[in-house]
Amino acid sequence: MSNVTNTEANCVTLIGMPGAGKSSVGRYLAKALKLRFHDTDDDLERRENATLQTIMDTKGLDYFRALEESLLLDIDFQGEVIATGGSVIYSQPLMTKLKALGPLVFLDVPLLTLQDRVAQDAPRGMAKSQNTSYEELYQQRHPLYCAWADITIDCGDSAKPETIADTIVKLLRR
Ligand SMILES: Nc1ncnc2c1ncn2[C@@H]1O[C@H](COP(=O)(O)OP(=O)(O)O)[C@@H](O)[C@H]1O
Ligand SMILES: O=C(O)C1=C[C@@H](OP(=O)(O)O)[C@@H](O)[C@H](O)C1
Ligand SMILES: [Mg+2]
Repeated sequence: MSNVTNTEANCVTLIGMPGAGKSSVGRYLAKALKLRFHDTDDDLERRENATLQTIMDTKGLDYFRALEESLLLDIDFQGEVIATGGSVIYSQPLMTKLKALGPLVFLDVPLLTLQDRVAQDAPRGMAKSQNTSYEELYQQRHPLYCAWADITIDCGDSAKPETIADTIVKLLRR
């Protein structure tokens, strides 16, 4: 996989809003790049032996964010496609680490599509307070994802996850 990540860690990291397709696209991307697939939400659930929603409901938002940061800062990622949880974007140390592992790929999905997906998938854990809407979360985070991304994928044409993965492979091989 030469010329793809240009880092010793040989990783590609997907970032974006909850519902953007990081976990779905990541599986196809890993297969295409012959890398392992790593969903960081699994690390959190394994560590707490609880679902993300339960962690947030019982221990709160600050606990969840601190856990996500400390746990992921401790992992030695190598040769992996990393599907992050959308809230990693709040941690400067974590984003700095992920960026050093290889390209950060932002899956940029229109707000309306995202809202449809998260409504269908409900209940979906999100690192936000009860009185923050999904739209407010999107407005708050979108500029952060744009600022950190090495590559932004416009996922507005209702492409399937495997098609989006193919697009990413082509861009990485350029
Ligand atoms: N490109 C896509 N087109 C249509 N539905 C998608 C696409 N990507 C993901 N989905 C659906 O949207 C939901 C959220 O996808 P997921 O991969 O869990 O997103 P994330 O990990 O970014 O939160 C799932 O129900 C998934 O099947
Ligand atoms: O963006 C968020 O606030 C979150 C996204 C979730 O992962 P996905 O982005 O894979 O849905 C999960 O990490 C957690 O529930 C918080
Ligand atoms: Mg996910």
